[in-house]
Amino acid sequence: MVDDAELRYLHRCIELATEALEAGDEPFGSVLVAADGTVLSEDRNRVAGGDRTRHPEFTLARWAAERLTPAERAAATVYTSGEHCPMCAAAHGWGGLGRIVYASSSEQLSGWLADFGASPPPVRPFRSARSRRMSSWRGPFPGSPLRSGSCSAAITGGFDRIRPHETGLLMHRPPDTR
Ligand SMILES: Nc1nc2[nH]cnc2c(=O)[nH]1
Repeated sequence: MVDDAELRYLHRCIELATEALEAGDEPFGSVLVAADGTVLSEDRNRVAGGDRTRHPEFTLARWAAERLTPAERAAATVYTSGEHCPMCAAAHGWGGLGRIVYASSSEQLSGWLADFGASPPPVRPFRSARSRRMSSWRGPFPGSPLRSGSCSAAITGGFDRIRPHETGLLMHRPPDTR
């Protein structure tokens, strides 16, 4: 089970996800934490401007690649409100980052999107997207911190408020290509 410190990082991820949602972006937030517990960097989803690769996990992988040594990256943990998508899992693996701890799984996300009538993501989540270099990953945590208490606002409540199929902000399919 997740300990108090980890829960604090996950709560921060949910705050960032809420901030993203309020700014018109998708409700995802992530925090990069060093081996000694220092928060190195954090970010939230920023796709509303049109660049759909602006996931926080991708940004953190780039941040780490530019600033940390290979050993620091391997010892670091990415806490995130939602399990990595395949794009971010690849960046995480190529960047040599260590653990991932996520609050909600891709499977949960798919269920919520279906519940809200949103399009599925353009790249299908698949568990094998996780790199061999990730030392471990944990989640989802039933009952905590999502789907219960104040934290649920970011994802379950967030999708409820934003109605993705009306705003068009969440999870587009790519345009048809011939
Ligand atoms: N984990 C995660 N999944 C997503 N699916 C769509 N956007 C995101 C994001 O920013 N993070």
